[in-house]
Amino acid sequence: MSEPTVIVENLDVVYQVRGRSGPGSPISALRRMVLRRARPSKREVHAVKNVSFTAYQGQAIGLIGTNGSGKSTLLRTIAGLQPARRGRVLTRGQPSFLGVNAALMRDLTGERNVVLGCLAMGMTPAETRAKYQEIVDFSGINDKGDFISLPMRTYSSGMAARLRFAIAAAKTHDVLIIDEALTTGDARFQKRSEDRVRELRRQAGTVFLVSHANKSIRDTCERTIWLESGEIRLDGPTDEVVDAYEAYTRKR
Ligand SMILES: Nc1ncnc2c1ncn2[C@@H]1O[C@H](COP(=O)(O)OP(=O)(O)OP(=O)(O)O)[C@@H](O)[C@H]1O
Repeated sequence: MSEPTVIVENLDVVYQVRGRSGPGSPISALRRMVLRRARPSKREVHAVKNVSFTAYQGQAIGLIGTNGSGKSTLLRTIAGLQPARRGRVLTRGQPSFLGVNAALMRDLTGERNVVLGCLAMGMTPAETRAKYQEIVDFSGINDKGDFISLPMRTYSSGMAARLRFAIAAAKTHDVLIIDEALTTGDARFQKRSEDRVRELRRQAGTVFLVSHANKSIRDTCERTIWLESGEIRLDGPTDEVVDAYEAYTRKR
């Protein structure tokens, strides 16, 4: 068995939502009138409930579940961007969250963003120069003209997502977290990014992929975790888990 890269133990993540929401039930309104209490102004959303699993070197793990099931929250907590109420997350190295670590600046050109993105990921200026052309080619941004020298605000959302993925994928990560990025490009870009995910895994990294496109998950990941209402429903080989999830979503 290869080495663990991420260990999640009994994780609970709870959001505090401030402000009143909705009228509430007539019974609770009556109870408040009798007890002379104000409507509670703080609510809690229990987004991740008692989640435990271990990820290993070289695995690509898909994360699926219906809207609001806690996928993004779980990955943000693994990346250290969201505190946990209970439990813990151990990771080898600092996980990279695609789309946050590579936050791009709209008023700068694609070219400047590539350079800044590489430096922000900890690459040296020499490594950045060496990788520059590969990143631009991978992104396909220049396929239809010299777009890389234009400000990012002139890019379509698909182009921006492709550049983000190309920058993030230029580095070898211990743990790379990808939220939907693979599903934004056209078919050719999707194929390239799937190949790159496979390569990252060969270099002993672990890749997490959140997607609503079950095909992307099937094509890229050999293991899948299905979250529902913040809890793990199933964790196992992708085909088994995605088949069960598809049967569940068909019935709903
Ligand atoms: N910043 C926040 N403040 C309060 N509640 C939040 C916040 N972010 C998410 N939630 C709630 O936490 C729960 C899980 O949300 P999350 O975004 O993790 O789900 P998801 O599975 O990634 O959803 P989707 O597939 O729609 O992207 C939902 O009930 C959502 O409303």
